[in-house]
Amino acid sequence: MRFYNIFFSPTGGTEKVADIVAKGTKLDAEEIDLIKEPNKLMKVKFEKKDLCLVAVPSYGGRIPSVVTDMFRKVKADGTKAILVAVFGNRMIDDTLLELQDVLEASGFVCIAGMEAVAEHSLMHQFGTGRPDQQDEKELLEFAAKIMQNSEAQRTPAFPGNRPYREYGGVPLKPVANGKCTSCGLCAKECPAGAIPLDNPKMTDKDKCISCMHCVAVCPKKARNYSKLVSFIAGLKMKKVCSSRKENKLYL
Ligand SMILES: Cc1cc2nc3c(=O)[nH]c(=O)nc-3n(C[C@H](O)[C@H](O)[C@H](O)COP(=O)(O)O)c2cc1C
Repeated sequence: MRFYNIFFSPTGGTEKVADIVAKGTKLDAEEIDLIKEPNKLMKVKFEKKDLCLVAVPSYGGRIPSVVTDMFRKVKADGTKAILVAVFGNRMIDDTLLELQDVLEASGFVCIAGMEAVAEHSLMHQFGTGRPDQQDEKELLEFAAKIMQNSEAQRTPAFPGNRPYREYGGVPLKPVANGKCTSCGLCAKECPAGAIPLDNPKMTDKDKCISCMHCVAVCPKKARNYSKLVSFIAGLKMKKVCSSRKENKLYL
């Protein structure tokens, strides 16, 4: 039996949550980082006896579109999956339900899921510093409970609605500033292919999913987005995002 920790984590919050949950299973995990090694997922032969942790951030209450595209190319054989939707202290809306649908279409059986808070990757004033110690304790407990129940084949009722919430993206698209040396790291790692390798100073705003991976990886801090737009969006969201949201387990 193999255990895979599969995560899509442009700015590191989802990876932090996935690592805690993986630790809580007490299994040896093989990591599949969907950004650093986008082709690894397709090369793995997922077998019935295997277990996968699949962790994604919630974007507008949905899963990032590029994750759907990646799983479309996967063929699992009744492989069990634990679903993790990570969110920036607003809410996950249909994220878990959509992830369930995408994984089932690829042959996985979803045996458990959770929603977990991490710092908001666009508006860092929300969910600041999370997952924190309290989150870690809860997530480890969630993982232990899932493992006690890991022989189950039943899919829990995840929150959300079909058709899913409409998501048209956000108007925050990072661009290069004068410090850009065209090293090309952002272009190489952009999960949406929105930065041309031969001209990393450009951003294709139609392709960009605002994941902020380019901002996070740039060694020169040469990519940023409009702080004014972010500030205004933050004011609008303050009411719904300020109080501490809980992590939740679905078994
Ligand atoms: C484009 C975009 C849309 C987002 N939409 C939501 C949302 O609807 N609800 C929410 O609570 N957080 C939302 N967030 C915050 C992320 O879900 C959260 O910060 C997550 O931890 C980011 O994962 P990462 O650190 O692995 O990149 C959004 C973030 C981005 C970049």
